[in-house]
Amino acid sequence: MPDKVVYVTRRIPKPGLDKLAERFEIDFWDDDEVIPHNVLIDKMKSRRYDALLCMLTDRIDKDVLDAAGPQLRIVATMSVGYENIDTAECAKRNVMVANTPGVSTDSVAELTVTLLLMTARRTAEGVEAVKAGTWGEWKPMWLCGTELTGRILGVYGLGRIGFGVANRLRNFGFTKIYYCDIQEVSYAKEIDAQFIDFDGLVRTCDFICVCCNLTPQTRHMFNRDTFKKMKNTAILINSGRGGVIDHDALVEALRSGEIQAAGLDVTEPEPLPKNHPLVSMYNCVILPHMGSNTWDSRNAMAAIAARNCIAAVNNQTPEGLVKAS
Ligand SMILES: O=C(O)C(=O)CO
Repeated sequence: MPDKVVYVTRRIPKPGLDKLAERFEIDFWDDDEVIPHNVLIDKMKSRRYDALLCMLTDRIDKDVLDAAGPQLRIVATMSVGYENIDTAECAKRNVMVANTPGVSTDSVAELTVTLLLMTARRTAEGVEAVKAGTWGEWKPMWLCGTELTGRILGVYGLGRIGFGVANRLRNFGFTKIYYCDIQEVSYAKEIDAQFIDFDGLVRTCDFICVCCNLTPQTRHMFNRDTFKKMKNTAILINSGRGGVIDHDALVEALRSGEIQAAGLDVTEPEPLPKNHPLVSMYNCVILPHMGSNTWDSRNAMAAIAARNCIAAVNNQTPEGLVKAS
């Protein structure tokens, strides 16, 4: 009989549950929807859990941690992003924080490329026209988009995913790839990507893919000032986090033609309300945060999150350990 107890805040793929069962008695929120914050707090008070396996939608703050008490060893999120977790409060209590790096790189990179192509070639409008019966005779100037060939690609955040995106897009005929990050990275050489500062990135690039985390430094990096600097023909793609872009400024930039189009797989808030101005704009393609939605990724994410929990209660270093900031 396992002597450790884990709380899982959602139904998760079987590889995760099977792994957890090797070491834990499992309690979980038996639902596909988010556990309400107050219910999570009550759950945490109801038993002394050794591990908490959460989702990116769960706010793990002081109240949750206070409720969990001193037995809690780890908060393991089934996501790469961990801005939902108060890492400083965790550090104060010696609670480890872990994420799921590496296992969703391909799925998110593939989706980012999909979104870029969809946005550049206006495919969502095309599909909509077929469904709505507004597809008429062939017209020389209908739904004309932008080719990638001969253009300049920019990547904001050249981590695993940014690298995966640029690497895939290398074969699409871009003349140059620039990236902007906290510092230069050696592996950029593998894809012939050149470091540039943020100002240079936004002024120079025709396509910009946002692939960074949301941190106080990256929050609203794309704002009114940024859009003024960008080319009128620029296309902005975001598969990082919605909060990197000021959405009110994006609405204005897309309306005024300051930039040409945007493709978003992440928004602020999520879900974006149906009546949000961006939803009805022809030059904004929005996907419902589905970058890692492949069984390959989700099974692997659940399994690594489970392994992180096991490592923590075994006094080992979880593979996805997040350094306290
Ligand atoms: O893993 C993450 O951080 C996600 O956004 C899920 O796709």
